[in-house]
Amino acid sequence: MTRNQGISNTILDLVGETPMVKLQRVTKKLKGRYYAKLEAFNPGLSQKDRIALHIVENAEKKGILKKGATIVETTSGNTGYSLAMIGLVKGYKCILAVSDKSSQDKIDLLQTMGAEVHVCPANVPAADPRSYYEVAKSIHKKTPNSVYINQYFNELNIDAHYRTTGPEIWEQTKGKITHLIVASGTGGTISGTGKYLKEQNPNVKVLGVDAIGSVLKKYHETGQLDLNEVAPYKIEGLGKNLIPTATNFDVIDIYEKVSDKEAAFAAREITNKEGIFCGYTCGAVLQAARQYEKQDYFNEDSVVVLIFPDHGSRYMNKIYNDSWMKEQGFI
Ligand SMILES: Cc1ncc(COP(=O)(O)O)c(C=O)c1O
Repeated sequence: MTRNQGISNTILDLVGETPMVKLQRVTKKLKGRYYAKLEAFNPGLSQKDRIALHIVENAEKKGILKKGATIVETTSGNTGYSLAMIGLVKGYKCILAVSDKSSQDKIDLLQTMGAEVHVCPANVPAADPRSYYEVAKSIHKKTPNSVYINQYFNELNIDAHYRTTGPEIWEQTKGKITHLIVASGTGGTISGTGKYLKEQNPNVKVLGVDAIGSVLKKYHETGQLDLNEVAPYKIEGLGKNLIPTATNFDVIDIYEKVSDKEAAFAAREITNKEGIFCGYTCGAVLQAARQYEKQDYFNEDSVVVLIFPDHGSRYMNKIYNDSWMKEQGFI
C-alpha cells in the first residue's frame, strides 16, 4: 500500500488501495468476523473509479482514445462520475446516458463535473431505443472520435477488480478471508475480485447480492434469462434486466435477493451504528449477509468481507430522507 504516503501527481493517482474496517455493531448477532471494504475512499467516492480508469488507460495505450476525444457511457451515476472526473483531468469530453431511477443529486453531480447527461427511462426493455443502452450506442455512432466504455460487456471491467480489489483484500485479510459478499450490477466487482481470491484459495466462497426484480439470481441457478423476474425496484446499481458479459457466473457460488425496504434500513443502520455514511447497496450487502447467516453459511471462524460500493452523500434525497422513505411506504 502506497497511497497517501506522499504527494500525488493528480487525483487519479488516488484511485484504489481503499481501507478495510471491522464492523463493530451491525453484525454483532452474526457468527464470525465481518470487515467492510470502503470503496467510498476512492476520489470519485465509489468502486467505479477503478474500472473507469483501467478502461480509459487501456484505450489510451491501444491508441483508441486520443486527446480531445469523447467518452460515452451508460451509467446509474457512479461510473459516470468517475469518467467525468477522469475526463476533466485528462482532457476528454464525457457524454452519459443515465437511468431516470438515478437520484437527482447524482445527475446534478455529473453536470457539475462537466458531463453532458441524457436521462432515459429505467423501466423499458434493454433493446428499446429509449433505453440507456440504446441511447449511448446511438450517441457513440453519431459522435466522431468517441469511445464507448460499455461497462456491462467489457472484460476490462472484471480485469480492473482482478488486478486491484482482489489483491488488496487478500493482503488486508492476510489471506484469512473465507467469504466475500458483493453487490452485483454489471458484475465486474464480484467477478474480478472473486476470481482473484479463489485463485489464492479455492475454498473462499463468493456470495452475490441481487435485487428483487432482477434476473441475475435465476439466471445463475437455471441458465435461463427469465423476463418474468423483471419488476421495478429502487436500489440503484444492483441487479439487472439483462445478462451482462462482465459477470462471470462461474466465480459466484450463490446469489441472495434483497428488498428495497430492508436494504434501505440496513444502510441507515450502518450509518447510525458504525458512523460509516454509506450508499444504498452497502445496506443491500449487509442485508444479504444477514440472510446468508440465517441459512448457516457462516461459523465462528468465518472471516467475511463485505464490499461497500459507495458513499451516503449520493442518497440524501432518497434513503436518508424520511419523506422519500414514507413515499415508498417504508416508514
Ligand atoms: C452503488 C453501486 N453498488 C453496486 C454496484 C455493482 O457493481 P458492479 O457493477 O461491479 O457489479 C454498482 C454498479 O453500478 C453501483 O453503482
